[in-house]
Amino acid sequence: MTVDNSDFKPTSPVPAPSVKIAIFGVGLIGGSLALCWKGKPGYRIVGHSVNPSSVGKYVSLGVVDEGTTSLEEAARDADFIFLCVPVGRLNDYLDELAKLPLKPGCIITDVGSTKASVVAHARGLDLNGAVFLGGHPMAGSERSGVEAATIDLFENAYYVLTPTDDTPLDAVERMQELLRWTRAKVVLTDSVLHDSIVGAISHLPHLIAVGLVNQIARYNETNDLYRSLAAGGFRDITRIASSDPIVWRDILVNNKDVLLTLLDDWKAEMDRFAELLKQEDGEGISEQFRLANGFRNQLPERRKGMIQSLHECYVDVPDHPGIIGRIATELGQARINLSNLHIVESREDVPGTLRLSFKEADDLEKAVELIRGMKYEVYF
Ligand SMILES: NC(=O)C1=CN([C@@H]2O[C@H](COP(=O)(O)OP(=O)(O)OC[C@H]3O[C@@H](n4cnc5c(N)ncnc54)[C@H](O)[C@@H]3O)[C@@H](O)[C@H]2O)C=CC1
Ligand SMILES: O=C(O)C(=O)Cc1ccc(O)cc1
Repeated sequence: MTVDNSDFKPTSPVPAPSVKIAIFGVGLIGGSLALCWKGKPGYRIVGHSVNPSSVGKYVSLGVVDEGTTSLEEAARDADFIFLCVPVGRLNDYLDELAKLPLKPGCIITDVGSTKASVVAHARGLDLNGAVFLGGHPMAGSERSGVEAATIDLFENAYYVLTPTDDTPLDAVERMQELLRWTRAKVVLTDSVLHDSIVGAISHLPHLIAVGLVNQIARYNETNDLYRSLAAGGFRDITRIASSDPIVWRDILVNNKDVLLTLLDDWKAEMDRFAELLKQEDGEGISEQFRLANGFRNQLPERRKGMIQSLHECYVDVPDHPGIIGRIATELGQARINLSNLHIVESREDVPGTLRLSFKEADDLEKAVELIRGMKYEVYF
């Protein structure tokens, strides 16, 4: 079942006052979720981290209303608890929450990239009147940390919920209602099926990307031209190899059984290619490309844009004439589409700061690399 929230226009009447949402782990995903509710009337967002300096950062960045290092304080009276920590920590958090007096009807959910183990673990716990409902937003990026959080991360993406036979329907409905603010499309499925499918379309590609980059990195030790000549295709297929090592360690280990089968199939796929090459079977190779093209062209395109998304960075530049023109020209020559350039501060003898805005995340990424190559400091 899929619920399309892409045309959701949040208007009054506002929800009942002060729905408390506690977010454990305000990183890329936890922070992006927090931003969807932050400042909306009737919602109070509390961020939890074990690290006091992280808590301060969540608040000063304006991602949450309040922060705490106390699990108990964060969970107390919460209507929704979002566990947004690496998959390997989810069960520990559930165990800790099960020891607390939670608000009756509180919905505990997670955003982990694997679902079967956390759903099974929650089923075996007495959550004192709270309900667990597994979740997984199918959107993200290779970036991590609260600094990478954006309000539109989930717009038009799928958001998987994995209720079991025990999950009260009312809890699923309340969660769907809350998730409308993310503008994601909610889809309900079984947790084990989720792990098989997401293993194939997300976890296997991450493994392959990392393996490919490391293979080429080894060749590069003999000749730096490998790195120099690596062009767009290599970048496209390996972007996700830059993902967070701890987050992905946990995902891959957790979905080990599914991945081992997928890797066997992948090796067989590569063996078939090797055979086509040995036979110099050009028609067979072309056919593989035709087949791949056909399926890839059917992939759904995610349209953002209900909320105009801007990807921005800041550049410190010495305050001398011509510098702005030079940066703009270099971006243009590299075919990077700059949608806005704003001088934030420029005084004599004080470095000026430029704010560069891009409609596409990819353009921002390329611009950052180019400008850092020009030896200017870039930050977000
Ligand atoms: N990165 C992505 O694109 C997506 C990730 N996810 C899932 O979301 C969850 C969070 O991932 P991200 O937000 O990408 O990671 P992140 O690294 O941006 O954020 C993780 C958060 O958990 C905290 N954390 C890290 N290790 C911890 C530990 N040992 N104990 C307690 N807190 C810890 C960090 O301080 C941070 O606040 C993971 O379970 C991941 O599988 C789901 C969808 C997409
Ligand atoms: O960056 C990408 O393209 C991703 O694949 C993002 C992603 C990463 C992990 C998930 O569990 C879901 C989505």
